[in-house]
Amino acid sequence: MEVRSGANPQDFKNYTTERIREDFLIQDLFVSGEIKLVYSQIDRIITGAACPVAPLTLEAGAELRAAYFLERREMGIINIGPKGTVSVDGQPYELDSRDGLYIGKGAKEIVFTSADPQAPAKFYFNSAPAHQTYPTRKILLSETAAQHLGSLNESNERTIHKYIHPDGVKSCQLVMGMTILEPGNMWNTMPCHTHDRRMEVYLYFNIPDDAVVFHLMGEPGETRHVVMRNEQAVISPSWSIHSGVGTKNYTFIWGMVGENQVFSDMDAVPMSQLK
Ligand SMILES: O=C[C@H](O)[C@@H](O)CC(=O)C(=O)O
Ligand SMILES: [Zn+2]
Repeated sequence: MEVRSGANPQDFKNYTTERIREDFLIQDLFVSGEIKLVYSQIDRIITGAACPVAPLTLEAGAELRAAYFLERREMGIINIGPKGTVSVDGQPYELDSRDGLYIGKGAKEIVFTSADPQAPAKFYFNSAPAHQTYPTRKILLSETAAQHLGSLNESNERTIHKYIHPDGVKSCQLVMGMTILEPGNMWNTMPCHTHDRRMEVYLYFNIPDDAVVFHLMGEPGETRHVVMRNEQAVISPSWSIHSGVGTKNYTFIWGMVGENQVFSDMDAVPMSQLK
């Protein structure tokens, strides 16, 4: 798997577009017939995807020095493609498009399959170190905690669906969900925020081929943008804002890792502070 190191905001000020993309942007996640994994040393989150044509088994890889992937980890999965199944130690969980799955520490064998190999499922996942086991649970989109935010007037009317969080399906540190923008709304997370106690990864999808999302990152007074295309992810350190505006409608999955799981543990950035 690819390993990426952390980042210091003082250094980040001097990064070129190329360096920002190398360090934070995750491209080519969904490749038919493959599992892709990117290990970030920022809170040791692993961002990955599985696109099975034939069944794919998740391996720990040399980087984890573990007998199996979830020996000391937990993970959350959301399927953004056609129907597929994730088998956890032989127990099958069928995931329709937008269904999620939490898998607790200690599950040994994780196998991904697609219902129709001609139309592979697209399993997106985040994994974090874990020191306790929480029960493995399937999460239907309809069962997520939904929070409606924003307005058409501010171009940010959207619904935040919390899949894995302290008031729902529980985990050691991973918090994960999906935000769906209403048609005609282009902004997510603006006004924006930071959260010193956790980092975040965004996966942008449902972006038409001729559209892009300008993802914003950096300290509030030192922002940069990352031009994102469909099904790409971006790593956001805890000192960074994370926000975006699309040239067309899109959806995104967010995953957070760190020591405070409370969603409202965030520092709102006044619009006047942004530079
Ligand atoms: O800390 C919370 C995360 O940044 C996201 O949940 C924000 C989000 O989905 C949104 O505002 O649209
Ligand atoms: Zn956030």
